[in-house]
Amino acid sequence: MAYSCSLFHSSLASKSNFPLLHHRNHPKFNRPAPIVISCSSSSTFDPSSTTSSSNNNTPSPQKNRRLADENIRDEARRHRSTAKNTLSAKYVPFNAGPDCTESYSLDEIVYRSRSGGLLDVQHDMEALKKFDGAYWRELFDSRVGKTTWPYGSGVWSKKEWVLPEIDPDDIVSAFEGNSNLFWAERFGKQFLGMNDLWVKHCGISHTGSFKDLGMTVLVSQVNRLRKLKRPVVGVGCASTGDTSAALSAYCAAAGIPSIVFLPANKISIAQLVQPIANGAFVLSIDTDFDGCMKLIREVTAELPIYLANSLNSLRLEGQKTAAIEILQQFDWEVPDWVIVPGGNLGNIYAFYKGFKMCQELGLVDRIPRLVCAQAANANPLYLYFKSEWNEFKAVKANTTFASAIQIGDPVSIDRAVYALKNSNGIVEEATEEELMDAMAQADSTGMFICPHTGVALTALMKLRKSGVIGAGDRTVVVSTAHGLKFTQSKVDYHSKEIPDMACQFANPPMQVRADFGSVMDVLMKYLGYKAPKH
Ligand SMILES: Cc1ncc(COP(=O)(O)O)c(C=O)c1O
Ligand SMILES: N[C@@H](CCOP(=O)(O)O)C(=O)O
Repeated sequence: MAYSCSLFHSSLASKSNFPLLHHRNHPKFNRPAPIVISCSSSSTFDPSSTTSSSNNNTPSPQKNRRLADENIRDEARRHRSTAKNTLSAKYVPFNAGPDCTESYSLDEIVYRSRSGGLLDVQHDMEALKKFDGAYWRELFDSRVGKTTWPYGSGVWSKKEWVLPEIDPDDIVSAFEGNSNLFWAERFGKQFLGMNDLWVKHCGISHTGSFKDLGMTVLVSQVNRLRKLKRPVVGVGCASTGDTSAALSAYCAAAGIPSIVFLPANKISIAQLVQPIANGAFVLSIDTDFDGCMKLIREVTAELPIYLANSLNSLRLEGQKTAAIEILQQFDWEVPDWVIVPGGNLGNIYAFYKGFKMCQELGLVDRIPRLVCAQAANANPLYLYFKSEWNEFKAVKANTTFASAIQIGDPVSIDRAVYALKNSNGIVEEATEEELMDAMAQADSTGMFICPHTGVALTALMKLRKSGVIGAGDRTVVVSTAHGLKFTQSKVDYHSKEIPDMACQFANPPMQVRADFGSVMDVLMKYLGYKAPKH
């Protein structure tokens, strides 16, 4: 299907130093009148299609169509720009001052700064600022829902802000992202008196959690490193079940060995079977997540196994695109609140970074207030917040139904504190009963959420009750995993088999004998229906 679109004359491209040469109606540039040619929808605004389109202005509806014997990677290769890419990114120490000169190429294998602190991926913001907010909004919007490699992915549709220098050929993607933003109409109205409540379903994804967003970036970079003959024999992580699922799926897709360290008997069966099925080398270790994390850090320091946990700041570059996507889905209007469940605490910073980049680059004029929600059984950030950021203490994380956030010593604590302080943020917590009730309530209104999303919903309920979040505030709750990964917790709840929990919203199945009379009896009782007297 071809349609007409306007492209600027190629002379603009040759005169400018800009890496993205196709843009229309861009107020920042004074340039020759656009020439109108026909192009396939998939090549609109595709920076890598510059060469083929701008070299030949002959109107031809078929020109940019994929050839019959071409796949989408071949097509992307054919459209690749020969223009010099002027965008770049590098590792820098996290939150370093302006005088800091320490930095590393993304092609180096490095997870920590010289002083042992966290790293961050720093983009060349001056180069990005050569394009205004309207340009970026239009570019990102033009790519949604297409199959153009790699921009059809919600992550890679923002490639210039993620890994600007990677060759599309090296990208390993499942066209992740672009997850639905669900208007929680009934839940909002019935339980909170809200009418502008939204749930960002990051868990409706390739491996069932938001981890896919970060893993496509990390595994793509590993793919590149291996092609550059860097010593990477495999990729490893410690996991509470979602990181390991994403890692093993993306590695399997790329033919890269993956190794996962799992705390024995602490993750769901659905999560456990994912890396097994994807051919990962799975170590079930008799410790908790924090113990696994310590081990993988030690092992990756000794062996050429690339570390895939969010200690590795590459992951957060992918995860931040969920924030950009939320703005995009609201037509670039900024919500008042975004609530994110927190464990190892990379994601809350990723959201902050996504929102902040949109503000700094002029796509929006403010950022939302962030709330990080923790399970009371694994709440080191909550305790730190309650101490008014006085003293951070790692805790021994206790068992929680929100098992993916059973983490007592989060590696990204500094990133989380930074995100919260700079977004006027709040930390809340949820007890086991609160999070399970919230999950059941949400499910009863048509969702099927994971217990971690129950933690986030509990935070919302508490902040609504205290009046911090207003009835009319536009609020987004981030749902981080698919409910189908955590069915055992729902079975336990609805069977009322949880000690010391009332399970007040349980909806257990009714056992009934296989005869018409018995079925009619229970139905009439359920419906409150009395048979008319004759
Ligand atoms: C389902 C789910 N929700 C929330 C989180 C918390 O994310 P983060 O570790 O980035 O805080 C995790 C992992 O930790 C997770 O797997
Ligand atoms: N919930 C995570 C815990 C590890 O987090 P990461 O983001 O640092 O990889 C998991 O699923 O393993």
